[in-house]
Amino acid sequence: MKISLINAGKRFNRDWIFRNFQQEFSAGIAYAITGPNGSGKSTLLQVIGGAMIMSEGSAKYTIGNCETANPDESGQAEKRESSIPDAHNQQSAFARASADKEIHVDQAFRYISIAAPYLELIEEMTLQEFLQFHSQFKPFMPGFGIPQIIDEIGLKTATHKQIRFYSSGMKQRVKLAQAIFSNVPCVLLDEPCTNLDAAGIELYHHLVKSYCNKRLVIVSSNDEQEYKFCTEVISILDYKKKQP
Ligand SMILES: Nc1ncnc2c1ncn2[C@@H]1O[C@H](COP(=O)(O)OP(=O)(O)OP(=O)(O)O)[C@@H](O)[C@H]1O
Repeated sequence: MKISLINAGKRFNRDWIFRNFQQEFSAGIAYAITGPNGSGKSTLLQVIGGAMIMSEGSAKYTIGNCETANPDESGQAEKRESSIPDAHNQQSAFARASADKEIHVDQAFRYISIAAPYLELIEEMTLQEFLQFHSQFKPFMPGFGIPQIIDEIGLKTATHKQIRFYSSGMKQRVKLAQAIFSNVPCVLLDEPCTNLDAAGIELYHHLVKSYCNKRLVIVSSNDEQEYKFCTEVISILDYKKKQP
């Protein structure tokens, strides 16, 4: 997947949050968007993901042949290739892809998953119910069943507990799982280590390393330990001073 932003700008009322943002984001590369509190990292991430309309400029989304996240068309071929959980197999589906089909911004959400502090979980549901519900809209990567995902994030004993009784760190693990295990070529992570303890941070790095290295990953953060694996670091401050 490739996402290109061309002269993108966002303002709230009369305040420009960023302007003239120009960047191509490509599959297989992890990017970090950095900047101090209130500088606009979350806003930019939402604009990149097509979840927030930009005030000026444009975005282009292209996906490859093998990249799909539509429940109607996703995963069937890949499921036939492998019925067992195999991280390498998951990655290879993304690796084979070549960007060749443009998708409309309205459809971008099908190909993008996001974990962010402002996105709420459905607290009335148990973890099992929540992941089941989520998978109806965004299927998980081929070969990954709900029990295995729960096991991976260390929440097996809380499978049937309502999410409203989870600690903040447990909820953050669920948010990460929801984003990372979704069968999409692009993963957006906003402050991914929020509320995580040392073991949770280690889990986060394990999940990114195991399941994201052929995907397009964008981390919004001002904490270096959250984005130390990112090879491209973009400071949003560079797009605050630029005026057309
Ligand atoms: N819906 C909105 N309406 C008006 N202003 C907003 C809105 N959303 C965000 N802002 C403002 O935009 C600016 C950027 O906010 P944003 O949350 O993107 O920053 P951030 O860099 O992610 O901050 P943090 O590091 O604290 O999470 C802030 O001044 C914020 O008050």
